[in-house]
Amino acid sequence: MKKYDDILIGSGPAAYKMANLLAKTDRKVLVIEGFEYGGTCPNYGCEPKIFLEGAARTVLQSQQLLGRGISQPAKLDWEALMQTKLKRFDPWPGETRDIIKKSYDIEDGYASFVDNHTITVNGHQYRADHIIIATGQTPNILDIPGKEYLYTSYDLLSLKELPQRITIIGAGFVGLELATLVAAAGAEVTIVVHSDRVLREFTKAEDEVLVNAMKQRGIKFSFNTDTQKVSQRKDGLLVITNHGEVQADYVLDATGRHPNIEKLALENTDIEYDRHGINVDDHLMTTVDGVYAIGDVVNRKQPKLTPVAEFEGQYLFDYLTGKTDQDIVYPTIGQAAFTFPEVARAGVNPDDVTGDSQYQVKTVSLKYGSLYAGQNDQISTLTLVFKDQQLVGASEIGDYAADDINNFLPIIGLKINGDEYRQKVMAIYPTLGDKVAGLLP
Ligand SMILES: Cc1cc2nc3c(=O)[nH]c(=O)nc-3n(C[C@H](O)[C@H](O)[C@H](O)COP(=O)(O)OP(=O)(O)OC[C@H]3O[C@@H](n4cnc5c(N)ncnc54)[C@H](O)[C@@H]3O)c2cc1C
Ligand SMILES: NC(=O)c1ccc[n+]([C@@H]2O[C@H](COP(=O)([O-])OP(=O)(O)OC[C@H]3O[C@@H](n4cnc5c(N)ncnc54)[C@H](O)[C@@H]3O)[C@@H](O)[C@H]2O)c1
Repeated sequence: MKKYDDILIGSGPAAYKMANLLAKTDRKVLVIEGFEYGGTCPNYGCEPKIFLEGAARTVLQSQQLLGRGISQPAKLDWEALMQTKLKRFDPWPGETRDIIKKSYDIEDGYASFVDNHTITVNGHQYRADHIIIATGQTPNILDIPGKEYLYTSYDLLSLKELPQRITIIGAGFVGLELATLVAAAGAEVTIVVHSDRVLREFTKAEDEVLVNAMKQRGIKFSFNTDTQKVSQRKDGLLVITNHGEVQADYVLDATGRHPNIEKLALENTDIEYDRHGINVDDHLMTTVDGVYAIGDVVNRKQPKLTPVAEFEGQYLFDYLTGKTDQDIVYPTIGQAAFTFPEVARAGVNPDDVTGDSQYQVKTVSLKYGSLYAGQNDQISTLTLVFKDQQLVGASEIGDYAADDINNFLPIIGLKINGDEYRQKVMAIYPTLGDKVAGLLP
């Protein structure tokens, strides 16, 4: 049996970050990947999503300016856009594999545990001082009759022809971002939501504004609706719910993601886990000595995002190479849904402190500024949360909410007060950054 210093299971952002850092050491490393090297984010997640969103945003902004200097709004050619996307992204897994292979041994296949400290893949068995599980998450598929007709974000992000009628089940990040995209390209979109609201990570008021904006563009929502069955008809698919039927040519299951643990055969080990992921301590070690977990597969309260996965990769490298013996402490994490308008936030959620006199909440409409008026952005609204004069939370709905909220992250994370900020920072004018100084007490 071959022995390594470190075995990385998975090659997504969490493992890739660690692999890059380990490449600067003389440790013997094995990387095991069962699917596309690079994992979700670059191949079938954030990166292709934001690439496609570029064209969608141009279309939506030009529509927003119709009659205000724009006479002919842009039109999205899905097939042409997808060709450019495939040309850019198709080589990535192969290129990532080549990069990893330059420094390490690799195995193309799904790893599973034989016992607490032994891994098997492709009939080979391996042991290591440290085994790092970085297997991420995978989309849920509803267990309903007709589930064979359900597609996932993986499929949609490579769809060569745009179906005319698309039904999306679920209104979280994936459901709303992909609805924005395909609707901008001209598809008729219906979103079936099993609860009474969307997203939930943001404020209720922001969620409502987003839903109204999407409805105004013709996207239909069916709230408090359970999908019971999908069946095939001569003229397409029929999505059967407890509140009637929806005709569709394509049905996207966007009902969430679950940790990739089935293939790991954790039942052969003492590693504890549940449906949210693998349990780890404050050093990211599982319940088995020497076995660690990082990235989306971890059971934790922080959101499952690429920067969080990379942060854990960096922390574990520092911990295992003796650079730190401290517990992991997560920074202030920014989060956004790349819908149109965008919603973004960091720190304390204003909804969580409603009525709590320790906090002061300030809401500012941004539409009067020339920057936003120039886009005919009637929606942009910023909400700031203060405690003892210190900014502790920021959230925004608007065309550029994600970038706008990035302005507030250092102020919240580094606990900078208004005077310190104004003394040390002069932002570019006219941008939201320039408004920050005036918004801080
Ligand atoms: C559509 C979509 C859009 C997203 N957009 C954003 C965004 O805008 N911003 C953001 O921050 N995050 C976004 N995310 C989330 C982001 O992609 C993940 O947080 C990130 O990829 C997690 O990295 P990871 O390394 O933990 O897991 P992954 O990237 O999922 O990588 C895990 C890898 O492990 C492999 N694997 C699984 N089981 C095994 C096994 N047994 N043996 C070997 N290999 C195995 C998988 O094949 C995969 O390649 C998005 C996700 C999706 C689906
Ligand atoms: N912009 C971003 O940063 C971004 C984008 C996409 C994904 N992500 C990451 O991926 C994670 C997963 O995103 P997601 O959209 O897949 O999940 P999600 O948890 O955000 O949304 C799932 C949706 O499905 C619904 N749902 C759950 N079970 C259902 C059922 N049985 N029937 C009908 N509806 C059901 C939920 O109510 C929710 O609306 C996110 O939490 C985030 O961490 C991030």
